[in-house]
Amino acid sequence: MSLTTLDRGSRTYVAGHRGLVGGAILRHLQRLGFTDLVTRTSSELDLRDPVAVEQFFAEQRPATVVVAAAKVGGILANSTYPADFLSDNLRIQVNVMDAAARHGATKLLFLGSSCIYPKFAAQPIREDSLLTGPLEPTNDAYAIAKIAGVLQVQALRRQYGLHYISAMPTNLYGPGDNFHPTGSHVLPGLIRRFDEAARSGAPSVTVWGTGTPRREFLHVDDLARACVHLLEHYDEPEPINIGVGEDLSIREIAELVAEVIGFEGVLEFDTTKPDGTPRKLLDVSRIKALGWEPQIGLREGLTDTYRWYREQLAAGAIRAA
Ligand SMILES: NC(=O)C1=CN([C@@H]2O[C@H](COP(=O)(O)OP(=O)(O)OC[C@H]3O[C@@H](n4cnc5c(N)ncnc54)[C@H](OP(=O)(O)O)[C@@H]3O)[C@@H](O)[C@H]2O)C=CC1
Ligand SMILES: C[C@H]1O[C@H](OP(=O)(O)OP(=O)(O)OC[C@H]2O[C@@H](n3cnc4c(=O)[nH]c(N)nc43)[C@H](O)[C@@H]2O)[C@@H](O)[C@@H](O)C1=O
Repeated sequence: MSLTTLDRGSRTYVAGHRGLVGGAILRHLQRLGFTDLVTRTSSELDLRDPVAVEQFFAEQRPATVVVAAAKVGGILANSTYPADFLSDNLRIQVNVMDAAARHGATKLLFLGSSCIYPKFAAQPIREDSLLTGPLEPTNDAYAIAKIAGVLQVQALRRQYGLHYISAMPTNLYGPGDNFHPTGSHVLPGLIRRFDEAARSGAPSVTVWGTGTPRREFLHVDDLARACVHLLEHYDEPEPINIGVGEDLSIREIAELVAEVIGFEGVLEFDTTKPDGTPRKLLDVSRIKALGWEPQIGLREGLTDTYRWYREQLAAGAIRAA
């Protein structure tokens, strides 16, 4: 099982360090004692620009790269802007991974998403169900870009013998998330809406869709530990799933958010909004066999995320992009 421990002094580039995932990975690397961490915001370095990316890698030459920069959004953003989700993500991935390979990065982790698997994949979803059936239409453009990223990792390994890997996390949440009212994922969207309703005394909150789809949620700090664990213990071409192995319905998750926030009104379901894929519970037996386990329970993680949200709101620093 044991591979190489990452050298805490080697240069490590976290692409997307201001985002939910990149931020958590950066915090975890800092906690572990990494001393040469490199970051750039998108305004300092637009990863869609191949010339700028080439120059950055030629100058910085990171030994390890984490690709957590991407155009990301919830079900509505994905279905409204498929051209942007396809094009931006393809360009970011190709630029970063090709430049990393050209300039001596020996390790790289590419982050995909559980939406790469077929809409009706057998549950829990095993890694080998990739490309065995049609995709969910609300996020097919994003999924195709991510599938291309998985193939790029495999091709770079095959052609150049590089130790590059890809991981497919389930739906994530936690401090640092995007709380945009319509562009975000379900948990930050509901936290925002239930909080506003609880504070204004509104009698009801609207939840998108029918409430019947099922989703699995992983706290981003658990994800960050998984990512470093994989960089140190996993070196295979196949993508590897990261999740908790349990899911719940959107109605159940909405009820839990209401409880954590203290909202006592009624839930209404807006069935004009898309449900998306009916279920995407990941099979996480492979990562568990490598010695990683999630540690943060959903209620505890939501309570902690809500506390963080209120602090950010009070400081006028909530991210809703
Ligand atoms: N959130 C989730 O539920 C899940 C996320 N993932 C994957 O994790 C990864 C990160 O997602 P997440 O952290 O949620 O996303 P966020 O939107 O929170 O963060 C994405 C980051 O990418 C950076 N970025 C976007 N476009 C560019 C660009 N053109 N040039 C440079 N940087 C750019 C942004 O940088 P800046 O802030 O500087 O603008 C931003 O901080 C993605 O690959 C996603 O597919 C996988 C499964 C679930
Ligand atoms: C991570 C993943 O994220 C996306 O896929 P998704 O899992 O469908 O994500 P979602 O979090 O947006 O929705 C989950 C479910 O929840 C329901 N829902 C209820 N109320 C709200 C709500 O207020 N906001 C949102 N966004 N959804 C809501 C919603 O109708 C749906 O049934 C893709 O980007 C995909 O590409 C991807 O990788």
